[in-house]
Amino acid sequence: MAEIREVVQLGHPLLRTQAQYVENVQEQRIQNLVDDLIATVGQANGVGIAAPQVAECCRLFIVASRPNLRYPYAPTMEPTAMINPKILAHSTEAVKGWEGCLSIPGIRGLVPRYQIVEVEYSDRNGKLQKQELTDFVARIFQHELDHLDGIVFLDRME
Ligand SMILES: O=C(NO)N[C@@H](Cc1ccccc1)C(=O)O
Ligand SMILES: [Zn+2]
Repeated sequence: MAEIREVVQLGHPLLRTQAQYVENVQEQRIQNLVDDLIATVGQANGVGIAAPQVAECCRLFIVASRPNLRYPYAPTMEPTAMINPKILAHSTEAVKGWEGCLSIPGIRGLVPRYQIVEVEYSDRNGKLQKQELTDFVARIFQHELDHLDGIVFLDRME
């Protein structure tokens, strides 16, 4: 029976390796999903995409604003993965703007959104980020955050 005691007491190296293995697999899955979503939003000529739109139930989306035919005034930014995103504070007034959704093709609508949002999220390297977003990028963030809660822009149209 001594052998069993030894494993439990010393935290057998094999067990630690097992836990690290599982952690590495999960980490690799998230990195692959981030790369896949960035490629997908690029191919769709979109400015944002959320994991639930590809049937991945995790609190993760990409904000990738850049000018395109539908949003010629969109600012250009590096496609950014936002993990466990949240709004910490926002401006009082809401501003209406045109939105569409890659999951609801052919429909656009005027949607009220906060003009300024203070947000927090983890980036793809696990670093906690806190930023103030404004105007169109703030709009994309709110659109994508809604997807994580099963809300689409049609639900917000007055
Ligand atoms: O459907 C998505 N993302 O979920 N993509 C929309 C995002 C979007 C958000 C806000 C304003 C305009 C457009 C797109 O056309 O790229
Ligand atoms: Zn959408």
